[in-house]
Amino acid sequence: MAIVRDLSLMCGRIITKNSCLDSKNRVFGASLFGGGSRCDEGKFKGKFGFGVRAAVQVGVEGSKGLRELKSLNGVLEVDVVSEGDLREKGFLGMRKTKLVCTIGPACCSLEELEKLALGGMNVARLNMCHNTREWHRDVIRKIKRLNEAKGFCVSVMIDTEGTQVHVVDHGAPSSVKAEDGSIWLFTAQKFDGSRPFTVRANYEGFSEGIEVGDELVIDGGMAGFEVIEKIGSDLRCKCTDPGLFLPRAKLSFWRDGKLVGRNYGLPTLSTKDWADIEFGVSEGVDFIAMSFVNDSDPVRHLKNYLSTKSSKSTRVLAKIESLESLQKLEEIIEASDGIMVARGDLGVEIPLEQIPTVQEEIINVCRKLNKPVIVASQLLESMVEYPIPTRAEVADVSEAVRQYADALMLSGESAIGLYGQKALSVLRMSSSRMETRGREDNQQSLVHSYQLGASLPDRIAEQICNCAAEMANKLGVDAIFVYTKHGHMASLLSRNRPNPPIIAFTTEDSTRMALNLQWGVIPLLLDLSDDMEANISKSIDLIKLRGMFREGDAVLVVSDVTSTHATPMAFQSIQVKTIA
Ligand SMILES: Nc1ncnc2c1ncn2[C@@H]1O[C@H](COP(=O)(O)OP(=O)(O)OP(=O)(O)O)[C@@H](O)[C@H]1O
Ligand SMILES: CC(=O)C(=O)O
Ligand SMILES: [K+]
Ligand SMILES: [Mg+2]
Repeated sequence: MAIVRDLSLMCGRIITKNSCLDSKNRVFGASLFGGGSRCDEGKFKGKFGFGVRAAVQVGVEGSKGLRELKSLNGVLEVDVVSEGDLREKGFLGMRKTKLVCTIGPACCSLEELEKLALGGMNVARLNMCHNTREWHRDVIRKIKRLNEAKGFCVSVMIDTEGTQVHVVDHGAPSSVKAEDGSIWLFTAQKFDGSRPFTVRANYEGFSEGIEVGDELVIDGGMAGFEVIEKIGSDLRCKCTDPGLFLPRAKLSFWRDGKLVGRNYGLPTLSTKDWADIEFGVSEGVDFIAMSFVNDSDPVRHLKNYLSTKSSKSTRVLAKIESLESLQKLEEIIEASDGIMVARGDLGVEIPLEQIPTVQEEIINVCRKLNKPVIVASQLLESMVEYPIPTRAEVADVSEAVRQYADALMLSGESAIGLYGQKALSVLRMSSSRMETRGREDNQQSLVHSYQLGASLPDRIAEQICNCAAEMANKLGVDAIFVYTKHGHMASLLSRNRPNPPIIAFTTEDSTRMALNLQWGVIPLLLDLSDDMEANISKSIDLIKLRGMFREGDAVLVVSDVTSTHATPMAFQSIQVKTIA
């Protein structure tokens, strides 16, 4: 048993006295101190025009009368999957890594979507490369209906087609084999019927800057050709590396071991992409993932456009899938609301052996800059056809979890595969297993050393969250509660990857849906007021009323709220409450 005394924290004296910790370092009893002696109020007032209050409290939550609970004028929206998880496994057993499923013909019925939601899908991804807008609209509406009628909380992401050069026709509905030494014509001209050994590309400028002798690579190495003649904009090529053309196979050109002629000056967002974005906004999607982002300009452009367009904040994710994007990684991450490591196309542009380290680097920069990151493509590729994954695939999933990615994504496994739900359960089990291991080792590498915030309030929020995460681990509390309008405090806590789950209470539906992508955050909807103490007791009472606490659960409560009273005032606190 240990006695906690006179800890000190940032801009405040800690008012904890003689609290007792049990052998697991959990607070089980504490001396009470009501509102407490808040400290340093007004310290920064003159200089920054607002007041800062900070406090750390430890207290025991007594039980309230039922009548009092019923009079709480708040409705707490908890999604059925998190609630089920919590009841079954307790706070600490809740899964931290978020799961994204690509929706395709194999899983677009209401029944299949419901099974994926029950299986832990946090975000549904719609790839605008495929299918019609009517099809996508139907899926989005089904998901929203499920959320409303059955209490799920599944966010929706659209993924733009982007401008990339690929095959639109290779003369067969599925794959075509290219034999060694065979001669093929690559053209952008439309032709009727199918012509043997003729491949149509989707962009007429596909051969600009390409010279005789250049190498044409299909899908990053599925097949290879040498350009032997240029006829206008058409290319005659000889197969030097036999292999397969899949539908929509990607074309890339290489000279002296280097990629040439990528993107051809095409804009990141095509006219079709803008129409898809317009569609997504009108359907109220939560995320737009931008394909083939090469620098931060298109991200900023889209974000500016969205801010004028709708009050609801749609988050913009940049997909890292080109060589250029790696060269401008930090500026792209900084400009966007999150990142997808799109390993499919990335693997076409960089040697495959570089993918694991590049993935780790992207995840680390995202954590440093506090942006959620999804690891995507081929995680369980063999499950498109088979009911169990390869050992190597499970190792790949576990590695992404060990690297602390916020989310993992299924592509063909759920969109067209026979075993989408099984694939989802493999992601669920593998990530839970690795997270438990991470907790046991307490191997959290702290990101404290990198300071994000520039203004004083931002720096205070950041430090509060860093300290709170460290305290939560050291005290062994069961959950962290945070009250957040735009999700910033919740994400600052998540950035630290603390052991307990972060239960984020927010009044904003868009914040709730955005937080679905963040590691370890369980976003709940709740009416919040300016009175922080009232918010805290209301949330605790409502969780208790729902029977979601176990006796003796200890919760670390973090708040950072700017009141809208006549004198704007920021109030920050970290409190520990033990549930009686
Ligand atoms: N809405 C859909 N309709 C039909 N098929 C789909 C749909 N969505 C996905 N698929 C199929 O699932 C496979 C994998 O899907 P996914 O969207 O992840 O492709 P991708 O090529 O990795 O993504 P991107 O085009 O963004 O690089 C696709 O090749 C496609 O055959
Ligand atoms: C997901 C995606 O776009 C890719 O892996 O290329
Ligand atoms: K796409
Ligand atoms: Mg891609």
